[in-house]
Amino acid sequence: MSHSNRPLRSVLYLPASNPRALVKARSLDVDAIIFDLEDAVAPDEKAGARDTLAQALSEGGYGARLKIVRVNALDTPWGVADSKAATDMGADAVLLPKVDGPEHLEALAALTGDLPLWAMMETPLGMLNAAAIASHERCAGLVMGTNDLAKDMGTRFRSDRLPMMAGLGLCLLAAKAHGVAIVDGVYNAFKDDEGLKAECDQGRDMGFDGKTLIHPAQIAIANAAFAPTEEEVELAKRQIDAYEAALAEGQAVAVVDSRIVENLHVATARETLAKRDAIATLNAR
Ligand SMILES: CC(C)(COP(=O)(O)OP(=O)(O)OC[C@H]1O[C@@H](n2cnc3c(N)ncnc32)[C@H](O)[C@@H]1OP(=O)(O)O)[C@@H](O)C(=O)NCCC(=O)NCCSC(=O)C[C@H](O)C(=O)O
Ligand SMILES: [Mg+2]
Repeated sequence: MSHSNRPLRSVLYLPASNPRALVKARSLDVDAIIFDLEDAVAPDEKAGARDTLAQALSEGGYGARLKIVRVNALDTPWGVADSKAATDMGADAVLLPKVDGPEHLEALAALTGDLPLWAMMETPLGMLNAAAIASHERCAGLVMGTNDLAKDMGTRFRSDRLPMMAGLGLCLLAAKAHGVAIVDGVYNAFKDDEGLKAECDQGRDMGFDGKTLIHPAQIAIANAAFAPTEEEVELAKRQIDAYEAALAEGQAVAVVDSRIVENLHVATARETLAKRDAIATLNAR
């Protein structure tokens, strides 16, 4: 499954220094795992976490889940060693934190062979340079870092995320313009299912591919929120059928449920069915 069509509904951060979590993740219903060497790992544990992670990945067992390694920034004592090690771990991608511009990805690219690169979007400069970052030839995905962004912007956390909207929007536009994946930031209150669901629904409405998560209890809510609903699938099928019938009669517009259906709506309907199929394929592995 290529980066362009694989499901990314649930993307779980996993502290690479936590052996129990490394085992647990092999049985979790997540689409992707971010094995974290950065903020979830204490400075004294950084080198050991790198070795623990290499061992866990060499043992395998993570199935079809996308395996992303988040390294430390390259201007830290650990970033270069993390990045070189990540290329030998059998990871699917490397994620660089605090990317301010494409030059940060360029520096990472020099250390990571052919591995696809993902960028943490979590600084004010990163927001302003989002299009240039997403256009980097090795960039495969963007991950919103809303905790760091809130810190740098001095914003308060609000349930409507109004202070975040400019940054979220710029990054979404950049990802869509350059055809790379984009996943939303974490919801810190991992026991608040209602709040998580509301934020997942908001992220889905905005066009994110999925949500980053910090705890297994958050997975089912994200998987449901970012998958097409039965109603969406059923409507997509009816739109396609109606449009094809209209075309056969020499018309370019069909009507379904008192709404017009044109070729662009049919393209969205086909994407809905393709996403449903991709999720089914992933679940079958
Ligand atoms: C938040 C936690 C510290 C809670 O951990 P814990 O107390 O162990 O939770 P539980 O006892 O409820 O755990 C139940 C079982 O699930 C496993 N577990 C817990 N978390 C994970 C996980 N993330 N991945 C895999 N497995 C996990 C436990 O080991 C238990 O297993 P078992 O006993 O075998 O049943 C903890 O959840 C945690 O550390 N979460 C991750 C925190 C993290 O990664 N933070 C950094 C990323 S967030 C960020 O930086 C975003 C961005 O950069 C930004 O700026 O916004
Ligand atoms: Mg961060």
